[in-house]
Amino acid sequence: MGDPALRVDGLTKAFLGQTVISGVDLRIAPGEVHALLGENGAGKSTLIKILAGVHTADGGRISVAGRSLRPRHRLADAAAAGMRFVHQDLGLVDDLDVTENICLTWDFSTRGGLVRFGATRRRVRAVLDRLGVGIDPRRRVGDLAQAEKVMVAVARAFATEARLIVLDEVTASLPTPEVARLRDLLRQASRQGTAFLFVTHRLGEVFDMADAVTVLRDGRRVASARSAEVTHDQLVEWLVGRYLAALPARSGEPPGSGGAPVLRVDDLRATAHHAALSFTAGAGEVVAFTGLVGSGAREVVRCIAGAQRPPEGTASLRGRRFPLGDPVGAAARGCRYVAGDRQEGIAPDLTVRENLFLADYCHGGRILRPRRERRAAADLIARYDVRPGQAAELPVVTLSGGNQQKVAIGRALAGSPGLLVLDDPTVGVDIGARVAIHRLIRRTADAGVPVVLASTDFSEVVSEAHRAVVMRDGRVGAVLSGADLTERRLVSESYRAREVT
Ligand SMILES: Nc1ncnc2c1ncn2[C@@H]1O[C@H](COP(=O)(O)OP(=O)(O)OP(=O)(O)O)[C@@H](O)[C@H]1O
Repeated sequence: MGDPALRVDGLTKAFLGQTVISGVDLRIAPGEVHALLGENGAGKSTLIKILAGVHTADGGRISVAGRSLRPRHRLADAAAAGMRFVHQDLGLVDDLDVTENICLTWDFSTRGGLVRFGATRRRVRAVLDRLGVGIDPRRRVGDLAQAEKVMVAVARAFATEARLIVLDEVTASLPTPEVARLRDLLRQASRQGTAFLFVTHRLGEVFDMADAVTVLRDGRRVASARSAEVTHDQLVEWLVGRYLAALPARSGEPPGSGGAPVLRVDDLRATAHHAALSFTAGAGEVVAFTGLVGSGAREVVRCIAGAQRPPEGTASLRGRRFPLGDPVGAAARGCRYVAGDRQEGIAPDLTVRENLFLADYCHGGRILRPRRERRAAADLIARYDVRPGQAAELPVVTLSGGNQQKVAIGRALAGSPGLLVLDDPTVGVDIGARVAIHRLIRRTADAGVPVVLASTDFSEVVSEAHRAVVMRDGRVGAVLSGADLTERRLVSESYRAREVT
């Protein structure tokens, strides 16, 4: 067998004396799709940043296709060796078309110093065809669905003779069917010898997409295995170091079923492109809006929380008018919101404690003395398993992404909400925190609070919602509940739009 696409031996890294990567080994064969798993803060991003030359390792060796990288290598060295990186933000320019985006990192065809657009587009089309990606190279990237953008970013990396493409949580907010399209693309590219290392928190993707998996815990490699030879429970045990019980299935009916609706939304048009929709939520009922990326589900919940202003619509909460598109008015009526975009949900330079108590509702209307605030912050940090455990006085920006999300959730669920609105609350959080967050949502609902959820994670919708509204192109495509609320139905209802339109 030839050299591995990537070989890492004894990699070590500390920040401010704290070891975050400790003697990590990794092998990825040419054409292998390898998943990298780990709880929030386990060291996945740090490992990737070391590969990319953003951070310098304190020790260890890295070689790509048999070629050793020099110690203290830079991004240019990583690129010259054949490594490409696709980060969660994808690094695409919305205003440019697919060809221009791909050619930003790949040479345009030129003659006499002039760009030959026709020839360039043909080369780009040939790359897309090799990958089985049916996207017109003339389309503006800003008009593509999220899954298509991910594909363009992967095609761009692939176009430049990549030996290893590293995908850092690019599937985090892709719904199940769109992940399947990405999986087909990776298979196509891997057949041509390109290897992939991808970071995910969704264990299903290990079995669906990966040939092999490596699990990190507290900066150490716990195990590497072929995906076909591990079970879901084994992965969970490697991840958290113990058996983690899944939450029991929800009982079918919300606690207040049969009673009058608590939240009532009438004729809401979330954007000019949305059709008007009306819905109600009863006491303790969890209503989930879902669909493919771009279906318009997110916008509906954002209007309710006041994160965006709808052109039309009215609402009431417990019989009193509830303002739509008004964050201050919504909060005054007891609405608590967890934003899908982490940057919206936290103040990066403030400490974890300051973030937890940013809004006065967390104090329950009381003034908290500094000592009590510190104690309350320590309680919330423990309850949400925010790591490191002594994080209260650290700027939130120094926490790993998933731990920042736990802080945002902790703030929303502190106090006693009258309405809970969540936009993809578990994106980027590890399975332990996911179970903790679901337990808290259930507890909030069980106390009679209506919950409106937008989620791209179909398994979350099935396990946590009483009713799911599947959106397609800004309109309600289907409403599912009870025995009809299954992942299979969510997939087929989400896709039906594509077949019809
Ligand atoms: N620049 C930095 N300075 C100090 N500490 C850091 C820095 N970058 C990361 N860390 C710490 O290193 C540890 C590993 O973080 P890392 O971002 O690699 O985790 P992760 O596995 O990618 O987590 P997540 O799933 O939440 O993205 C965390 O404890 C984090 O706080």
